[in-house]
Amino acid sequence: MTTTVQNLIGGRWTGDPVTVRRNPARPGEEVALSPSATPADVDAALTAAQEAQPAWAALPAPARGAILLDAADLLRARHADVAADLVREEGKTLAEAKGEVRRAIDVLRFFGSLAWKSSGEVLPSGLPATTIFTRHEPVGVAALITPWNFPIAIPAWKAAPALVSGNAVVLKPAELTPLSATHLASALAEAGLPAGVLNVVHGSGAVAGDALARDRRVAALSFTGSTAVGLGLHRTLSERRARVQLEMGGKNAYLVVDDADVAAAARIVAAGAFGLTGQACTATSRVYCTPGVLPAFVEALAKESEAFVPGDGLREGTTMGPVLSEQQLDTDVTAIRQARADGATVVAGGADPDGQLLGPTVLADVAHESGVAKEEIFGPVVAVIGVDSYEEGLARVNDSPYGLTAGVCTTNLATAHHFAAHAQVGVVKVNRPTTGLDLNVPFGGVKDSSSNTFREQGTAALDFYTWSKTVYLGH
Ligand SMILES: NC(=O)c1ccc[n+]([C@@H]2O[C@H](COP(=O)([O-])OP(=O)(O)OC[C@H]3O[C@@H](n4cnc5c(N)ncnc54)[C@H](O)[C@@H]3O)[C@@H](O)[C@H]2O)c1
Repeated sequence: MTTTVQNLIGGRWTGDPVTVRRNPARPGEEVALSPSATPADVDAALTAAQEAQPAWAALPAPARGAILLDAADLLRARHADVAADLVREEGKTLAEAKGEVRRAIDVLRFFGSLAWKSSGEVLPSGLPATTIFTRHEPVGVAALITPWNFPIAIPAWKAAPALVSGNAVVLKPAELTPLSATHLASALAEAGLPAGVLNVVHGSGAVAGDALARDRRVAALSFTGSTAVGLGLHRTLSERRARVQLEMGGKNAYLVVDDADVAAAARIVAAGAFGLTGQACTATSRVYCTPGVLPAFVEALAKESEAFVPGDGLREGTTMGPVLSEQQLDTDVTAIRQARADGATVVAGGADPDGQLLGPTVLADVAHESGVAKEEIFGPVVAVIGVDSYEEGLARVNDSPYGLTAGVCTTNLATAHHFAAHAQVGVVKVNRPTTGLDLNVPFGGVKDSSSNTFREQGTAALDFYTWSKTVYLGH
């Protein structure tokens, strides 16, 4: 069944559906037809957003929050259908898709409830008979540009804090996954979000995304996607001193040291590397092992990889979905072939896909300088590399232009604290997979993984969508 989706502009669903999205597990099956927004569509969406924003901001915050809570209830009632659509357009397993939709629901609930919490602070003044307080005011119109790999959770975790803070939003979802974002927008519209407060434009990054980024009415732009695109957006937005938040690529490392529980380490690394088909910005893609655990860890990881059975995400027994696209598959296969040519040993999987299904791949004896040890792949491929000591391992973890997540497997609390203090990343995991984030805590990276400014998620997310104003109140 093909679902037709449209742009949402000023409360109206518009646009001729011209772009076909096919199921990555069944390439013959059409899943969605979506429009290709033009700069004129983007202009109309921004006009609608700008007109709707003052009245939205004037609503009491709890009234704004109530709409998010009602949208969460609507999505909850549609949970199974939304998750199945997500599998069909993006490919992850049904269990993973259900988890992602659940996350979108919980994010709406978290920010909807937060509307009851006062923002700002009351502070003492150096002047007599004076009180100082701060107000957090909406920035105005926020643009959100999102990737395909979490097609409902990422739009939700950007839109919810923007909306609850009193901003109007224009969302441009990834062109490969228009359906999941449409489910989110429909739930918010049906929950009573006034026309124009949330607008959605489908289409290419080069046309619709670029038009959004260049428009001076956009006061803040939040982007998740590749480093190359993010850095270009940074230049465009910074030139006019607009706010920009970037969450970009990663080359997330794990360090397994001699005192680690090897069986647990293999489970943790396999979950982080092969869960979500390795198509997560936080996926584990390189593992450094000290000499006492290296051979046992490689063997245990190869064994753990057998639990990941590639297949159609809607089919029972599938524990790993297909690779998203032929282009992504080509990147994965090329990386594996290159690693082999550089001398790596394939201990599980390999570059032998069946359609868009690629087995979980473990590469051992990987050289530090090999591309597979340095470049982001975004597939179910992990490189295991020997190091002489914890100190060398930590240095290797940090020797990367990326800095999103990193983990250490250890039973020594001092090692855990040392790693937490010295890993140059935004998120550290100790004895937990690099993937998997709680929604109530800040998320973001350092170095080329992030804009290194505002964090997403948790209450920290509100900072990006608000200005702080300081008021001196003489009695
Ligand atoms: N750090 C994180 O939180 C995080 C999360 C998920 C994905 N990612 C990263 O995303 C990448 C994969 O996602 P992708 O392939 O969708 O990334 P991408 O950069 O190709 O696309 C992301 C979004 O940007 C848009 N876009 C592309 N070119 C644009 C332009 N010139 N101007 C404006 N918008 C433009 C796309 O249409 C899409 O909506 C990986 O590199 C991954 O690491 C990061």
